[in-house]
Amino acid sequence: MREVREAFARFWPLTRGDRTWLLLIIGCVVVAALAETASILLFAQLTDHALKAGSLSAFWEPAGAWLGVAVIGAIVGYLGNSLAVWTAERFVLRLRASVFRHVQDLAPDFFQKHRQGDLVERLTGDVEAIEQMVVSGVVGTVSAAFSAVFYATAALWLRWDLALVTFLLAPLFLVAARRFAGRIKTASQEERAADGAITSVVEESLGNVVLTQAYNRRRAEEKRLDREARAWMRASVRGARASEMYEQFVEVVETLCVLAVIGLGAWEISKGRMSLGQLLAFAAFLGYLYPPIRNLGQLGLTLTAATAGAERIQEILDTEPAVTEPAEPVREWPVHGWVSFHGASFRYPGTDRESLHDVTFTAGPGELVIVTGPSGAGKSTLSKLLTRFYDPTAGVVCLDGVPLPDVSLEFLRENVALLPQETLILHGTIRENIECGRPGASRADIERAATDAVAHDFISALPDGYDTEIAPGTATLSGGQLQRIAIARAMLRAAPVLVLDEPTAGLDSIAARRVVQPLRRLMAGRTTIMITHDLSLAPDADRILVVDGGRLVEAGTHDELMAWGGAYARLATPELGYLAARSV
Ligand SMILES: Nc1ncnc2c1ncn2[C@@H]1O[C@H](COP(=O)(O)OP(=O)(O)OP(=O)(O)O)[C@@H](O)[C@H]1O
Repeated sequence: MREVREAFARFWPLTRGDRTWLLLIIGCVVVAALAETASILLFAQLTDHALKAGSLSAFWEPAGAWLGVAVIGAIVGYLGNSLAVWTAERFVLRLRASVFRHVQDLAPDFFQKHRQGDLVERLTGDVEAIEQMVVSGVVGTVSAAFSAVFYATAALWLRWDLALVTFLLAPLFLVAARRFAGRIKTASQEERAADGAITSVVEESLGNVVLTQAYNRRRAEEKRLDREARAWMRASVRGARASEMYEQFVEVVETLCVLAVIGLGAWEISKGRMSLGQLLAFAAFLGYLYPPIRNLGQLGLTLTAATAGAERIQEILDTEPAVTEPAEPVREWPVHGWVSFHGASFRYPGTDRESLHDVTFTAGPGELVIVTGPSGAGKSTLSKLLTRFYDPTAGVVCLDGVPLPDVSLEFLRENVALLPQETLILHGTIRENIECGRPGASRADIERAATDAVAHDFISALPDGYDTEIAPGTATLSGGQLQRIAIARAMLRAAPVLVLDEPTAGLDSIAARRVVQPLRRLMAGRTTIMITHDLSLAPDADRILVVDGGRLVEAGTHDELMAWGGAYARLATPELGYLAARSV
């Protein structure tokens, strides 16, 4: 119960704005319960007066009243239920948006640790489970509680002694619900995790279908899916079994209650203290009294199952973004493009090894600085500090001398454009893909950026031109063409600082040569930090930084570093490295 309370306290504030509606729904629910109670009493009246006396004239009045009450109950019930669904869906909308907003701010390592399928499940199934607890749970509990109280009062009024017998057995429902709650929660938790795992496997396998087919991995993938699907099946069967057991147990308890009432009624009739009509009315009444009590027990189970979802959402909400907005950001200024690292070190969260250690360098406006070094040296990490996906664990990174944590993230990312290693494509038209560099840019600006990126000709040759729909993993365009669209996007952004992470990686030498010209245009007049293994642009660079094992080991121009004959010279002329290795 503590978990339910905690989860409730956490998510209840999201109903702000809908509480008047909730009150209205509860009002409808109470009126509907009252109408039901009235109709039961009218049934008792009908059996006692019309049926027992066998008089048709005594039938009309209670029958008319019963119909009236039923119609009112139906209208109010319809209104209350429609409103409840609407409010519940609004809650889901709001909760999902708030979790999604939070997820979008999380650091890249969060997405490396969590499988996409699992996150999808959390944003869909788990969000809905919380709604079951917070909105439907409240409405359901209030409705069942009011119905139970009204029916119990009516029962006492009809025959207090029979009613007491009925009440004595009612706690059995709640005891049963408590006993089954633990099992249902565990099964529900496992089911949700398995659901996420299935989505992940399907997503990963479909995304990797070329590898699967080329390396005959179909069987292995099928086995992977089978393993997760079986886990899901086991959890789902276990959960269903526990619920079913509860249901059947409740049935037996109900039968016990009815028999006790009939037994006592038979005794009372034999003593002449009760009529058959009264007993029938009471027995019919039991049919009404037990569902709300049973629902209360069932609701307890639903709430417990929902806490499994709540815990999974809380885990996301409790993950702090790696960087936060400054409380008082520095006022925006026309950025010149000075970039400086001052003794910056960095360790990824959850690791104990530094990926960057004590890095210091400066790049001036308009300069091209190439960062190179062996694989895993820390080059991409450097770009993540500069675009502030992470803050250094020691030292500081500055833009125009202002420490990045003092600059608003939006302003920073407007002024430091990133062209990441993998070409990022949005689901949309080519025009929208370029436009996201500067939302609201004119058609002419978009086409100019595409022309500068040497992309205009191939885009115009497409049947739908700039309106061609593309998506991640699209086959419509080649890797080099997609890269040029990404360059056009960066051109449009016109940021004074540009961070290029392996801009020619994954392209063959012809495609790579094709992007060099647009890249040069893109870099003109901007401070460019280019991370690359491809040193064809190195002679043009103002400075080359060589990173190895997270440390800055060499810095200088191409000629200086070649003359120095160190790590850079070995990287630039691999045969030198080979000779050096042989001579050791
Ligand atoms: N999210 C992460 N969590 C933990 N360690 C990481 C993470 N990302 C990178 N690393 C580690 O940090 C080190 C530097 O990685 P980085 O990606 O910066 O290298 P790189 O020089 O860009 O390599 P490449 O040229 O192969 O892209 C590596 O040892 C890598 O394993």
